[in-house]
Amino acid sequence: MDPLTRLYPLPESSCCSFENYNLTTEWLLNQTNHRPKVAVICGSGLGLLADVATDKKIFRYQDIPNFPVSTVAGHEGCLVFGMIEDTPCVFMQGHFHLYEGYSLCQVTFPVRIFKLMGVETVLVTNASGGICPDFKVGDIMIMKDHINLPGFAGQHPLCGPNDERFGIRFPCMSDAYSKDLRRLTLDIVSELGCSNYVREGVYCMVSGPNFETIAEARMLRILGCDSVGMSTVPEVTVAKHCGLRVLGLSLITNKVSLDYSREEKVNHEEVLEISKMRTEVLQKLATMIITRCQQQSINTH
Ligand SMILES: O=P(O)(O)O[C@@H]1C[C@H](O)[C@@H](CO)O1
Ligand SMILES: Nc1nc2[nH]cnc2c(=O)[nH]1
Repeated sequence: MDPLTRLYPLPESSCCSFENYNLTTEWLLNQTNHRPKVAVICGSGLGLLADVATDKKIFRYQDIPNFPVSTVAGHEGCLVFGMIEDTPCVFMQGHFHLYEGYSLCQVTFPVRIFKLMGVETVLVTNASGGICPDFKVGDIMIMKDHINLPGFAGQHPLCGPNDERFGIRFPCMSDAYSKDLRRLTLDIVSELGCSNYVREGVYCMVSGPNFETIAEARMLRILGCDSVGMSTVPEVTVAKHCGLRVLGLSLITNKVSLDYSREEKVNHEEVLEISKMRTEVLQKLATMIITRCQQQSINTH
């Protein structure tokens, strides 16, 4: 047994050995001829982003070896392979969260599968609450950066033995979100005439599942967060670690209360309703980003 395995034994049920990543990758590659270059991770209520793909091949998460299953409303739990114009893509209709009881290795499992399949770019989407006072419900925030709040407390997907086959022990995260892809997105947004509801900002991950108290929301504002959600950061961290290019789009589905006199109460149904309202524009945006980023073959990550 190698010394690292002895120091950090993985639980019997863990999916996170290289052999398991390989097994799932090979299983999927044997079931489909698709060889995706772009992966899209669809957040709460955003699974319809996959609807615009053609030549689809769909797998339910429960049928894929080692894959976790979705337990949250608005996360369909399907992996969809398909084409966006000439670009082979794979869509995750729903992703996984710490609050569901999954380990961060399970939450991020699909990202390493994408890497092994030959994916180069990951587009992550999520629903989040707006903290920046200028943000309105329905705004789309291009993620410029993030704060990994669970990571500060040791809930970090890269804790444990580092597998050099994926990436280095101490990865740089100061450029987690590709500048080129953010610029490209801003260009497309202005072409589509939707600059009035697209922003750039900093996303903060909390573990959930409760929404924030007012004191917590005020603290996040002071920390420099523009929006807050319960996902994405682990996937982005693992994607960046293994050299994938990342773009993050966060849909502001509600305004987070910073004021004790505010009567509105956030709930998950409202989150899903706003996601549905913005589906069409997000589909258009995602399609154009995918097509153009492949055409331009931007090389810097
Ligand atoms: O899965 P995402 O981050 O898109 O969804 C957010 C966080 C919770 O899962 C859910 C709360 O309504 O929305
Ligand atoms: N933590 C958190 N996650 C969200 N997801 C969508 N809205 C919110 C919110 O207000 N807070």
